[in-house]
Amino acid sequence: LHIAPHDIDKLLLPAYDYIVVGGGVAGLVVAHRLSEHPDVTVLVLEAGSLDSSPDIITVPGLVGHGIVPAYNWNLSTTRQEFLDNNTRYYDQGHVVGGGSILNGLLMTRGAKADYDAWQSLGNPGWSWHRMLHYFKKSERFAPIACREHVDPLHIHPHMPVHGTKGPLQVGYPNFFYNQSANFLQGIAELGVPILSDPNAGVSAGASVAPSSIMARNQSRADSRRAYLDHVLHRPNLHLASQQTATRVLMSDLATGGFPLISKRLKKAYAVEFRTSAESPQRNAFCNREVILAAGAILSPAILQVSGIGPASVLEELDVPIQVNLPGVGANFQDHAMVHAFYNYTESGLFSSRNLTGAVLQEVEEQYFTNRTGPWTHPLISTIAFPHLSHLTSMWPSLLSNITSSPESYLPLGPGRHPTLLKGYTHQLRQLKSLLSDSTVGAIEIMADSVGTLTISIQHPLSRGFVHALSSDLLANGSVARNIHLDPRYCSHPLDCDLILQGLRFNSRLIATEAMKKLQPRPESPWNITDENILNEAIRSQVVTEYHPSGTTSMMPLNMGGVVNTRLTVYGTANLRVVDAGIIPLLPAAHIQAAVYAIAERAAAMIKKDNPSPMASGIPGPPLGPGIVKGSGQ
Ligand SMILES: Cc1cc2nc3c(=O)[nH]c(=O)nc-3n(C[C@H](O)[C@H](O)[C@H](O)COP(=O)(O)OP(=O)(O)OC[C@H]3O[C@@H](n4cnc5c(N)ncnc54)[C@H](O)[C@@H]3O)c2cc1C
Repeated sequence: LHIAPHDIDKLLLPAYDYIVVGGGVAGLVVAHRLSEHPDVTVLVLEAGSLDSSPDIITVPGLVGHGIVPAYNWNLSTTRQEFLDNNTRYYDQGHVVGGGSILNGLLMTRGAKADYDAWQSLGNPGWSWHRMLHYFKKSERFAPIACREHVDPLHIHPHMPVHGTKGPLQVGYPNFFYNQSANFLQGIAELGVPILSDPNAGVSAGASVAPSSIMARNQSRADSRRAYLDHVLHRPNLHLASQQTATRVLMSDLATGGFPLISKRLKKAYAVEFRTSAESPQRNAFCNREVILAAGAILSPAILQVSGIGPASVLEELDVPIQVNLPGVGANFQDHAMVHAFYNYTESGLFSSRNLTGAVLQEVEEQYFTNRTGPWTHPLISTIAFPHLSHLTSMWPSLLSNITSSPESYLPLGPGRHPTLLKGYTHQLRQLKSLLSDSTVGAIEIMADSVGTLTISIQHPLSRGFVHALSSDLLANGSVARNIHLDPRYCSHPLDCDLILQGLRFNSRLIATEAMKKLQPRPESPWNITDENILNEAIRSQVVTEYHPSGTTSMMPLNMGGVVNTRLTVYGTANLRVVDAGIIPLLPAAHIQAAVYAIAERAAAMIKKDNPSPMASGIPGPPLGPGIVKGSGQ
């Protein structure tokens, strides 16, 4: 059942078994799976609306043509002091389906070693082997339909690692630009292997990656269409859209009459929400669990305003401390990215630049009539994840010092809590081992059809943070105003050094026989070899690859973790986080595949931990003073 804002008082139940905060990638997976049991009631609170299926969302060829403002949180970062001291826009999905409605459709998993590193960070059972089951569970993989591309583009998926029965369709476009083959051949000339399947456990190499597109109609596959639309008729699944959760209400378990669980644990019994800054506040009550899936930026902010976070941050917010948890909002990681442009000038070349006027009309018609042609192709499908050794023969020296003085790279204040330092120290050891591993990519190069070779680092050493700025996330009319987001890009200098190595690799790449045929003409400053100029250019042009993570990390408590291996927030009995924030260390990949898999696994755990469906309506603990009763009561 979809509950629009005007129906909220009429349709909201007195209580739900599960309340999922955020209907993005992770939230919709979990809501779908939990509501499979008809006796269990599930409410999803989503701040955004249902999209109206505009072409700009559904047509792969329109990826990169802009984002509907209403579907964007319109966040930005603080001034980036280790770059050029300017802020950066930070697009995030504010819409049912979250990031999967805006994203670039790339489906990559990273290397086996990336996930085995999660296990090594104190998370037994979270290895590649265990993740593989959930990668497959989420996926309905379709091999490429246009056989003529198979051999030239080396598209030979290893079917045993793919799922064919999951909800999310994953496949290939019906059209490729010829430049993809030049890129793969050029990369091979430089000794980087071509991977027939980038999702089989080895990421170091180049490939045509699959996309989250529906093979049959060649349109975007997202979490709404994969996990929600066809189950929204379930009477036990309620989606309340345009409702922003502003707080999770917590009580002491002991007062809730649950004597079997430790007294010290906190129990989430309701979620406070409202439609807009001006509208009345309501509570949704929960019998079993509150599941945060608001993404790696907003889930930690919700925890903080609910009293779970670093004590000094909560004091600043004037929020009573429920659980002093230093890791909430810390350990922020992202793939820092630079778009470098090498303009392909070969006169007969067909690229997305040709899609104007009559050609565009023809392409549109071709797409809507036959689901073929350039509009089936997303902005990017051809990518490479070179290993460090492909970038420089001096690579061991780049890594020689990365585990020394970890404290100097963490943010001052609560970000240097001893547990966070311990966690970061362990992470640096893992990062050194990952960057040395020949199966793991150090950077990514994304090739479009016109000559952009975008570089991003894949194993960032820099750590940023997210803090709420007001105890009311809707204060001053907009959540974006109440979020302090500091990625601290290149606060560890190796991150920008690796981007520089990537740019040098690009210069060699465009000089290969295969790439020379495209007649690349690098635009300034990418044609300049002077290191100082390039370093300055990097620092002015680093942007996000939209992979925020780590802010509610799954790690041991004494290593700055926020959730345990069952994704339950430390110090609480029934509050989980299931989104990209739990990723303790970014894989060398675009991360939606990992988020779908994490959420599938989270749902399986929640079901297992709550074996017998409880009748809805069992009251939670007594309401505390000053708490507004939900209008649907
Ligand atoms: C522009 C862009 C391009 C990307 N490209 C790719 C790509 O090509 N390949 C890839 O693998 N990944 C890509 N990603 C990343 C990928 O989409 C994300 O990693 C993924 O969406 C994260 O899932 P999530 O569930 O953690 O968060 P989200 O999908 O962001 O979901 C969070 C949801 O919670 C809602 N929410 C937040 N706060 C509240 C609140 N207080 N109350 C109620 N609801 C709330 C949000 O509106 C949102 O719907 C891209 C992301 C973006 C933004």
